[in-house]
Amino acid sequence: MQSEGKQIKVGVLGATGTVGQRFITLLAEHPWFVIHALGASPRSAGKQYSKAAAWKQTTPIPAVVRDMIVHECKPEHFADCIIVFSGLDADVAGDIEGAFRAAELIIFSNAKNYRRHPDVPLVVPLVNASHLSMIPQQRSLHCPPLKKGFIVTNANCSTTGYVIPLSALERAFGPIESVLVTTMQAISGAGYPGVPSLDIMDNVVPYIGGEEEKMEWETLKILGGISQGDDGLKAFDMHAQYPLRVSASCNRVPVIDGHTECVSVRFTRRPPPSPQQVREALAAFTPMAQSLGCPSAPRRAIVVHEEPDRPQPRLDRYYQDGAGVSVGRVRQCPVLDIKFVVLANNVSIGAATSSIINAEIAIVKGYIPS
Ligand SMILES: NC(=O)C1=CN([C@@H]2O[C@H](COP(=O)(O)OP(=O)(O)OC[C@H]3O[C@@H](n4cnc5c(N)ncnc54)[C@H](OP(=O)(O)O)[C@@H]3O)[C@@H](O)[C@H]2O)C=CC1
Ligand SMILES: N[C@@H](CC(=O)OP(=O)(O)O)C(=O)O
Repeated sequence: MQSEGKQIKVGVLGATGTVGQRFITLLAEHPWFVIHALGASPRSAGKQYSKAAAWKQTTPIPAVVRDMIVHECKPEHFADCIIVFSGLDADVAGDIEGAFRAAELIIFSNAKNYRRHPDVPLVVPLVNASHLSMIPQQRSLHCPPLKKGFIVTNANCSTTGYVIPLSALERAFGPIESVLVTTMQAISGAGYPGVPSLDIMDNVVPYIGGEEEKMEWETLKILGGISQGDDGLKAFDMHAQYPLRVSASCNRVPVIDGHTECVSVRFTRRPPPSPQQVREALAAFTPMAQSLGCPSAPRRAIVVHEEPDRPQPRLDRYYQDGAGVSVGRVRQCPVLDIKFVVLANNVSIGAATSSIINAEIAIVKGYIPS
């Protein structure tokens, strides 16, 4: 489809929010997609996009959306869209995305609501794009069965950042047995207007509601495989064959964009790899999205820094336009095996960029009818 130069009409739900704005910035320049419809809350509906959105991006509002009228998030306003990207608040995403799927629309969502669903792929596009193979089962088990509609979610932004290097390490050295991860999460992760300035300036808040639990179970779904039961049905195996224990500690820090995470891992296989072997495996990591020629995939998924004081959010959050992750301080861990620091742009690869690459992969793999 894309090779014929035809543009695919897409919609954005939650278009006025932090993730929605990143979607718009990326989609306005996209070689395959053209923005056709925008949705947000009833507060924004009926307004021109430029009046409805408190625009916080460093580039101007793209001309293509400036005067577009924002709709309520009802399927009829998006009926002509081949794909709908969602940056909806989780309080409303469950019902709205479910209604869109029932109306045979294709949803790529950032919200947490469907991530645990047994037929919904939870896809970090640089890690487990193969989980898109659950789409036909999701359609067939829907009541009534669907011909076209489905939901694919991407992960929590902190989960996304660290499963990319974990996946590279499992590919090179076999299963990981345990992981300790401590996050330093940017304030943009909480959306707009987000954390009050009096709570976060000159401060660190050692609690982000629900975040640690999400990191601990999402990791298992993403790094696990898909198994097939005697009844012919597929199920995500939650890394069951090689049990993986994860402990996460999540903190909010006064950084605008970019989640930094300190990670320690223990491998199942003994002896474990050396720090130099780990550096080489991370730098060599080539995700499927790259080999498929997806236009939003990073040219290199992971950059490995040798400098002792990298990565840093201010310097590294736009690596590969926010689509890749930066790793540094790879060293021996005296308790587990190896420890390192990873930095990921929470709004890009942690949110909008992941959804867009997921859609690109689904197109190339034939899950989206042309
Ligand atoms: N920020 C991040 O780094 C990440 C966010 N996410 C997830 O992505 C989603 C969006 O997050 P974020 O952009 O930060 O949040 P924001 O709060 O910045 O934006 C929320 C969006 O939802 C819309 N909305 C709110 N209420 C309704 C409603 N009743 N009906 C329809 N639309 C509504 C808002 O519209 P309006 O402006 O009209 O109120 C706005 O467009 C969330 O589910 C979040 O958990 C996931 C990964 C990372
Ligand atoms: N909670 C994350 C962002 C987010 O919205 O995550 P989730 O989509 O898993 O609720 C943060 O604050 O940085």
